[in-house]
Amino acid sequence: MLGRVNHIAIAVPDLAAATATYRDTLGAKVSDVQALPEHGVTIVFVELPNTKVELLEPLGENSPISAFLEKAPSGGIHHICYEVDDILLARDKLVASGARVLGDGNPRTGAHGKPVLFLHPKDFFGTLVELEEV
Ligand SMILES: CC[C@H](C(=O)O)C(=O)SCCNC(=O)CCNC(=O)[C@H](O)C(C)(C)COP(=O)(O)OP(=O)(O)OC[C@H]1O[C@@H](n2cnc3c(N)ncnc32)[C@H](O)[C@@H]1OP(=O)(O)O
Ligand SMILES: [Co+2]
Repeated sequence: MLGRVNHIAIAVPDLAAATATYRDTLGAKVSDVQALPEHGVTIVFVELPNTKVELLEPLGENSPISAFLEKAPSGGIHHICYEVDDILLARDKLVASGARVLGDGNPRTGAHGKPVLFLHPKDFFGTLVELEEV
């Protein structure tokens, strides 16, 4: 079912500072800032030769990453995103096996304009999983 790792996401308290660290200290190529109010986050992608790192900062009062940052105020790895060919097929197999799809269970449009879903971290060894159809 799983394809490539599309990105690894890190929740950060200060997106500008994290972007500067990746760009200036680590010498990485970084994207423009993208506000995603429908997802409650502002993001920057760090573009690496083999994958991407998604830097996430809370946006708005009901951000899904606020509680995470309260527990880890200096930031931390928040989720891993795997590519799938058919997100509805993947979802239906996962639901049949007992995994919990977050939200209303329907894919939403993610940062790359592609359908995404999130799977409960308690069902995947303490790691929040994002699936992105490619
Ligand atoms: C889609 C746009 C963009 C893209 O790439 O295209 C993004 O990636 S946006 C990313 C932000 N969006 C999301 O994260 C959406 C899915 N997330 C959620 O629905 C919530 O964040 C959820 C349900 C994972 C956690 O909700 P909440 O913070 O309210 O915490 P809970 O008390 O419900 O947590 C239950 C339990 O899970 C542990 N937890 C929470 N978040 C994580 C995490 N990221 N990784 C590992 N574990 C996590 C939390 O500590 C609780 O554990 P407990 O033992 O009960 O304390
Ligand atoms: Co993501």
